[in-house]
Amino acid sequence: MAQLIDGKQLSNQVLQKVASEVEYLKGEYGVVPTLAVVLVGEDPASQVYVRNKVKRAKEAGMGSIEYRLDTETTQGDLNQLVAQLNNDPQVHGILVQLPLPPHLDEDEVIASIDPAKDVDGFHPLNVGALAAGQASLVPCTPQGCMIMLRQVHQDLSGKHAVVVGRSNIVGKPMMALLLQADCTVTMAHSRTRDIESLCRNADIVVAAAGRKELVNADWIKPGATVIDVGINAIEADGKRKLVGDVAFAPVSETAGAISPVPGGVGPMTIACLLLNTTRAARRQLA
Ligand SMILES: NC(=O)C1=CN([C@@H]2O[C@H](COP(=O)(O)OP(=O)(O)OC[C@H]3O[C@@H](n4cnc5c(N)ncnc54)[C@H](OP(=O)(O)O)[C@@H]3O)[C@@H](O)[C@H]2O)C=CC1
Ligand SMILES: Nc1nc(=O)c2c([nH]1)NC[C@@H]1CN(c3ccc(C(=O)N[C@@H](CCC(=O)O)C(=O)O)cc3)C=[N+]21
Repeated sequence: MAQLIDGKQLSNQVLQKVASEVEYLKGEYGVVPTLAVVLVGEDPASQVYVRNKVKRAKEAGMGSIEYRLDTETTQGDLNQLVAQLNNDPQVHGILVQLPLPPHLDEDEVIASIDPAKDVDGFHPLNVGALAAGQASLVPCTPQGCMIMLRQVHQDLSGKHAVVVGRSNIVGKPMMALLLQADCTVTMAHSRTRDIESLCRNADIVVAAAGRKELVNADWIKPGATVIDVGINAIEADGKRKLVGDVAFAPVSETAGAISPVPGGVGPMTIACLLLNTTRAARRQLA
């Protein structure tokens, strides 16, 4: 049976580090690191994430401000709110929950966030810095995945990693971080041919396709490490339940290590978001 990579437990370790950094910034500078989260519309999944973020921020002694705008919000109103948060010295991190309703331009909103407050690491300046190996604010989900991988592998050098999914928020920054850790990286996506045999050659598989239980046991080399980023809501016995992009039960009999859903990448993402917020706050001192 595979080793379980416990994201819940590991995220608590990261959050302890965050809490002590918060203590330091309060004691030494009188600064309370503060995250502003902007949610447009009623997407129920997004509301769960926002709630988790705000809860963990409070536990770490941080400030958090929630802005819930209704679905009809205009681009002008949203831009104005971001501009106000950019100019507010009490706000150190800004997160605009994605996806936005279709009438709003995501790229425009992301580009309008002050790069120093861009705790998602999605601003073009931060994306470029990451690609050049000079990142200061690294996207939270891939950052969390790297911490999980380091639990299993002291040395990632030379490992063959396959990333399934090429989104700007997960797949592409994941590739950049693995490359920086001296992995050999293969990017797979919906047009990739024979994805199974690519994965079967990998020492590490990161599944971020948003397709429930896409990755099965015959995709995985015995002993390989599997990180499951997927969050898919399904109905089972009349109840809502979360499953990942990996068929957990069969794959955990082949893999050497595997992260579960829930309790895997999700809690790590939140912990890294708060870590980024303290980093941003520290850099905004004076
Ligand atoms: N745990 C966490 O903290 C987070 C979890 N997530 C979850 O991770 C998943 C991915 O999110 P995100 O990156 O935003 O998703 P996107 O929908 O933006 O991207 C999905 C990617 O997967 C590829 N893909 C889709 N189907 C297949 C397939 N059958 N075979 C191979 N590749 C495929 C797509 O290819 P193509 O480009 O060709 O269309 C695309 O590149 C979702 O389930 C999301 O909910 C996301 C963020 C954070
Ligand atoms: N600008 C932006 N940044 C994001 O980082 C971002 C986003 N938009 N939009 C949506 C996705 C998704 N995402 C998750 C974060 C935490 C959990 C999480 O905490 N999951 C828990 C369980 C949650 C539950 O039980 O519902 C777990 O997997 O154990 C999940 C998903 C961040 N995203």
